[in-house]
Amino acid sequence: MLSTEHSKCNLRRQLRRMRQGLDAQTRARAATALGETLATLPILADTLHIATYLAADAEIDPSTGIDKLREQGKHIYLPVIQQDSSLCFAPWVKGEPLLPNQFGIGEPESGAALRSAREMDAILLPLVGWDGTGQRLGMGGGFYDRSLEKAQNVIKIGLAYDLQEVRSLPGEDWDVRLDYVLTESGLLALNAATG
Ligand SMILES: Nc1nc2c(c(=O)[nH]1)N(C=O)[C@@H](CNc1ccc(C(=O)N[C@@H](CCC(=O)O)C(=O)O)cc1)CN2
Ligand SMILES: Nc1ncnc2c1ncn2[C@@H]1O[C@H](COP(=O)(O)OP(=O)(O)OP(=O)(O)O)[C@@H](O)[C@H]1O
Repeated sequence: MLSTEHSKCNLRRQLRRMRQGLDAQTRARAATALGETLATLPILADTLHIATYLAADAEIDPSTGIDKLREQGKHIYLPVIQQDSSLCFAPWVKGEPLLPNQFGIGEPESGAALRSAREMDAILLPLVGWDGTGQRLGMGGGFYDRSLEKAQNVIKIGLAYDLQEVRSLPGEDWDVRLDYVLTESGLLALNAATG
């Protein structure tokens, strides 16, 4: 347990440093490529409520794809950190002010109609790392793990740069697996999604 935490912590630091090392042009190109794929994903065709995130810490930026999904009539949500360290999702209305949370990441103002993870049709998760089995590594707060416990039927798509793939991540009881990973190179269906 202690050694798993230790190795996850080191891995997290390494992977975050790697994505922070990408130059602005590489990041922008990756975001454009990812955005184009995101806007035309067949697996999102029958979805209406889609949760995304605001890119922070050099995360791959899904915003160009999100803008197009919004134009298609999709309802777009952002995570809002709750008292119990889980996440709820609030409608992201373009142009409405956002308030920074304790990590400096914008959230729609409280009072907005919050929905649970279970009420989303698809959730786009920011990844620090992932492996070929759909195991994910996040920022380390356990926020998504706590929130997705009761959201088995929601399509879970992790977003990352190609270079964030690792051979094998240590799994823990509470870890929630991804159905897909989307990178600048395209969509990868993982074990859970292919049956
Ligand atoms: N864009 C984005 N939004 C998100 C997440 C995320 O990973 N990315 N989260 C996914 O869970 C939640 C927030 N979780 C986070 C956890 C840690 C840190 C972070 O930067 N930690 C700093 C030090 C913490 C501090 O300042 O107290 C660090 O590790 O350097 C940020 C977000 C909800 N929103
Ligand atoms: N379902 C859960 N219930 C209670 N605590 C949890 C749950 N999931 C995770 N945690 C706690 O959160 C901590 C961080 O978990 P983990 O390292 O898996 O985070 P992460 O997946 O990297 O982060 P995030 O989910 O925010 O992206 C764990 O040490 C664990 O104590």
